[in-house]
Amino acid sequence: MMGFEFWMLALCALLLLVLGLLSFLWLDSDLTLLRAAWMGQCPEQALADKVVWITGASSGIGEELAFQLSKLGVCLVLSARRGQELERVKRRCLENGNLKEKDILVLPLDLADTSSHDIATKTVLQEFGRIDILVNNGGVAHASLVENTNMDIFKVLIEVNYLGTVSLTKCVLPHMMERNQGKIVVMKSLVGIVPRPLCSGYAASKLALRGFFDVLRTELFDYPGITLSMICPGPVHSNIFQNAFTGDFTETRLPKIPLFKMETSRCVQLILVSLANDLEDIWIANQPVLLRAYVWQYVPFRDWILQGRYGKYISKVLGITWYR
Ligand SMILES: NC(=O)c1ccc[n+]([C@@H]2O[C@H](COP(=O)([O-])OP(=O)(O)OC[C@H]3O[C@@H](n4cnc5c(N)ncnc54)[C@H](O)[C@@H]3O)[C@@H](O)[C@H]2O)c1
Repeated sequence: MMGFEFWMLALCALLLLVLGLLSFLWLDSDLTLLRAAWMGQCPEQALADKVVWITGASSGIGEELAFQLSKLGVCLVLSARRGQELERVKRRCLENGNLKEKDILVLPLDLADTSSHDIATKTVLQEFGRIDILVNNGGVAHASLVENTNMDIFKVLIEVNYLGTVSLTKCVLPHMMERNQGKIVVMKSLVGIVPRPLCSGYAASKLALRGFFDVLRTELFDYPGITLSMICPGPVHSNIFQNAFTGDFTETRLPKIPLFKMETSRCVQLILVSLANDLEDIWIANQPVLLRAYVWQYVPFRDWILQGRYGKYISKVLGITWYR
């Protein structure tokens, strides 16, 4: 009888484990974010009336962020290099959102031109009197093997993705410290956590952001009203792959790697939940990219496992290893 009970218990435990694993395969974000989406503050309440400055607002995730935020009654500052594209995004926000003309400021800005960031910050403060949320979203990528990548590409990636973000944050930070209030959002990437071929310079620029903002968080200990949110998306539908640099700024070959891209609107919904709930570090990705990130982060001896016979097959399916 004891034997029967034991086996029934074991079977139930196994079933629960399998169910747990199967339900994990449905997840498209980390568990903290899912919990916040389920039980936390909703963006409509937490973000209404905020002044939100978005860089890289002319396409992709930044554009969708502006669009979804415009429905929440925030004031928007839209920045990127192309003024015309920003005007288009502004019109889209006005047509479908709850905002008026005066609620949206189009502010062209080049992240690589750090000398312009101070004056841009003053312009925003003159217009709205405050900056509640800075979304450091603007960025560029490349798609080329290290051996084929010109040093100038590595420099541009660091200048735009890393130094541009650091510079703008440094300009906005004193204002937030004065009020002991504000949110700084940084768009990192899962590529900065799980290595993927063809994006060495991009991954390095995102990892540099991680180091910088992790330290900044410790320095803001006396300013509990200022929060930092690190967003790590996996592949998302946007123009980033079309705009990606190639090794020498000329080739146009795109990588043939399965990407399992997420819809931009879903990614932005999750980003808004993380903003509403002040989540510090979140992962957003479709499967199997999310699973791959968990394996990479938490499974010991992962290199050894993934380089075994079956590991090679799995890593090929998951796009971890580059096969020429
Ligand atoms: N799409 C993805 O798969 C993905 C995954 C992880 C992280 N990200 C990150 O999300 C952010 C947004 O990218 P996206 O996917 O929407 O791509 P995207 O190419 O559609 O948008 C990038 C935005 O950054 C702007 N930008 C580029 N260089 C700039 C510069 N020098 N100065 C100012 N603005 C500049 C572009 O004009 C555009 O508005 C980036 O930081 C990117 O690294 C994207």
